[in-house]
Amino acid sequence: MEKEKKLVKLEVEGKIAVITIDHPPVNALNAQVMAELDEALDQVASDKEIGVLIITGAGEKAFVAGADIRQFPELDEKAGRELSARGQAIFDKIEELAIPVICAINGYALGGGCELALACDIRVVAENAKLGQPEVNLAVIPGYGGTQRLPRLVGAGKAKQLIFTGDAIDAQEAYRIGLADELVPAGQALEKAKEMAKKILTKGPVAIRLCKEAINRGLQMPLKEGLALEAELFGKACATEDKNEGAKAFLEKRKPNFQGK
Ligand SMILES: C/C=C/C(=O)SCCNC(=O)CCNC(=O)[C@H](O)C(C)(C)COP(=O)(O)OP(=O)(O)OC[C@H]1O[C@@H](n2cnc3c(N)ncnc32)[C@H](O)[C@@H]1OP(=O)(O)O
Repeated sequence: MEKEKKLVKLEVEGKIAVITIDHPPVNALNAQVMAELDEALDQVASDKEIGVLIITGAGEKAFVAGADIRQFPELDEKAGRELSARGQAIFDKIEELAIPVICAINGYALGGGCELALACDIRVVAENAKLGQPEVNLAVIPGYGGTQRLPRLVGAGKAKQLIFTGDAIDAQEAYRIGLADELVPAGQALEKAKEMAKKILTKGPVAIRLCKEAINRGLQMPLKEGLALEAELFGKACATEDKNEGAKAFLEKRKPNFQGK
């Protein structure tokens, strides 16, 4: 029997892992894509050499244009609930990865595609891209975290406007409201994401992981608790040999050589 074509590619270039969703024509998230994405995330999580993950879509038309609508007719309430929970669990893995995850949005990021981007830490968006949560056009709701992560990122009002109208906004508007963190010319999202990844990899690796932990966990806490968490993690950073190397390198006016410990 012919081997099933892989729809999700994982490539590791040094300390940078790149996951590419390649499911023509619009990289829709069907069951195979989600299973392969899940597997790729587990591989990245278990490879301690990887310092940054980039997620992107193949081709210039779409990053990910959403869940595969062709699978919708078979969804009853139980199957719909299970599909949503499964997708949420996979996207949670992205948010809970210890390392930074940069999303290189090369085209349409709609529905589940926008939700995939929301689970990442940083969104680099090409100027031709369009983003949105158009689920209400199909009389469903965002089911892979959009109703939870979008309001936390852009505010409840703008999130409600996007979700209620189903509007796809252009990259400039996404940047204006904080849904896009970097705006780049068409075709340059992956290149910019790699450039950003390389810069992050020159910093203290333990400190980068502690910063992501402090921000992500802190967002779930009242300010006072978040500040206490920050102090605890600052202490952890001070316990590393890299902290001494960082100070020494600065005072000796040379680049630090961090060892990740
Ligand atoms: C829990 C998560 C839920 C969700 O994510 S719900 C789904 C949310 N996403 C959407 O609603 C987006 C639906 N797609 C579109 O709005 C449009 O498409 C685009 C804006 C992405 C592109 O429009 P254009 O350039 O006119 O192309 P085209 O002819 O509409 O699509 C090209 C081919 O791609 C298929 N396709 C597009 N989106 C999906 C999808 N999300 N699931 C499955 N197939 C999709 C079409 O049907 C068509 O296919 P053919 O050429 O065979 O007619």
